[in-house]
Amino acid sequence: MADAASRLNSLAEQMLGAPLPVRLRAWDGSQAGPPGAPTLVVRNRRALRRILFKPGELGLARAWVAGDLDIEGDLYTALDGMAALIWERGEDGRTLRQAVRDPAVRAAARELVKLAGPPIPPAPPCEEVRRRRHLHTRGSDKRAISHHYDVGNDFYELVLGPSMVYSCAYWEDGGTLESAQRDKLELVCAKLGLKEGRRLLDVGCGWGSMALHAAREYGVSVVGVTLSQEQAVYARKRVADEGLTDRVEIRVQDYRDVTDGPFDAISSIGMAEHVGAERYLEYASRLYDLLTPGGRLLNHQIARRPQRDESAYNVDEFIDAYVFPDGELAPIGTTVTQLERAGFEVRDVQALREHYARTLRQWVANLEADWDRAVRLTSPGRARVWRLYMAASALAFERNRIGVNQVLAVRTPDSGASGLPSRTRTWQG
Ligand SMILES: C[S@@+](CC[C@H](N)C(=O)[O-])C[C@H]1O[C@@H](n2cnc3c(N)ncnc32)[C@H](O)[C@@H]1O
Repeated sequence: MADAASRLNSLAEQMLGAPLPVRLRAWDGSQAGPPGAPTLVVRNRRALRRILFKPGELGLARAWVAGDLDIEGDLYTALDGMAALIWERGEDGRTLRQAVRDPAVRAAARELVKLAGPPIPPAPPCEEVRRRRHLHTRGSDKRAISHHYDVGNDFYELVLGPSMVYSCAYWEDGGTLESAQRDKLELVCAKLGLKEGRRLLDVGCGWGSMALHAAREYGVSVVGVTLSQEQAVYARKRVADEGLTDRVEIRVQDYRDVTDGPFDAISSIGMAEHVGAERYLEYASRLYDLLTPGGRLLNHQIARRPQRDESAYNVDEFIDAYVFPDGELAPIGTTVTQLERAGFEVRDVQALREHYARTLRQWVANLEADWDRAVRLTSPGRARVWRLYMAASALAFERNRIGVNQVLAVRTPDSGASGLPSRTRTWQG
């Protein structure tokens, strides 16, 4: 009789309607599949049950997080090959969900599960968030943010490096992650036309990098708001260390509770993904109201592609359960429309998709280079979640499934004088 890996390989081929692009290693050490390809390791019966009976994204993610399923070799090649097979129809025209309902497939799957031995103890709990719908109240947003950001500043230092910027960098030719993050902050400051003595609000200030850069390099006064206590403590220390306490104030505050406008400029970098479709107009309107006439907003945000049938859009189950419990992506056209509806004049949209892919690959490399410490600083499950989500996101940017854009918008006064230069080479008004 064929060994476990060969049986699993032919069953997977039957389910997917195409050969597996990865090698397989089963719980008993047997191997099958293309030599030299990355190896999908199926460690036990629990992983097998998830693959065979509930092959959706969440089932696979649970097996991955618990360590029952692993990938050895190049993670990107493996994910890229498998994603295409899992989400697209096989050569026989069936989806994976249709294939697993096939009685012949189910019978073969049951045989294989018996072969994998008796049940093993349940996997350790792995910090999965369940909720019914995106509420985006102040309380639910704070809990969601805490789930993602309050996992230890040391862990984020290891992944993000000394810049502590958690958004897409701007890569000129060559350059390091550090210099690319600095160039991104510089690009934002230039677009906002910052000048000494002006007032900047940085919503979603993270660990304070933008606030520090703007205050240090442009002499502006900055208010930075975040929902994460750990981020605020860290950012305040950086501000004090640089002697900038007279110019930078970091608050643990929801952007909806900022009332001490007006500001000359607002930056929102990697924050609007947390706002949610239902609240987006409210978000845009609040920022509009906080700006002085002629004030500028730079909104830097991940976008998804629009669907032919928007009602069929599903949030990404894995990201939703493990990574960003309340994140919601919108197409760029929707964002621009909502900003316009709030009263803004949208002046410029810059797509930075490839820049985010490169940034994410660098974060994954940082994580992999110091893996054991990353596991110690968080937990094996969380380190595995971060590695998978960042690698899968890099691929999604590379394959143009998602994008990221900087939108420059102005609260143009009734006179129509936007204050922007007619040529945008310098961005200064
Ligand atoms: C991906 S991080 C980006 C941090 C920073 N802008 C950067 O580029 O490094 C998102 C930030 O948005 C903040 N955030 C999310 N929802 C918020 C809200 N409702 N009010 C204030 N900050 C919020 C989070 O606390 C976090 O600091």
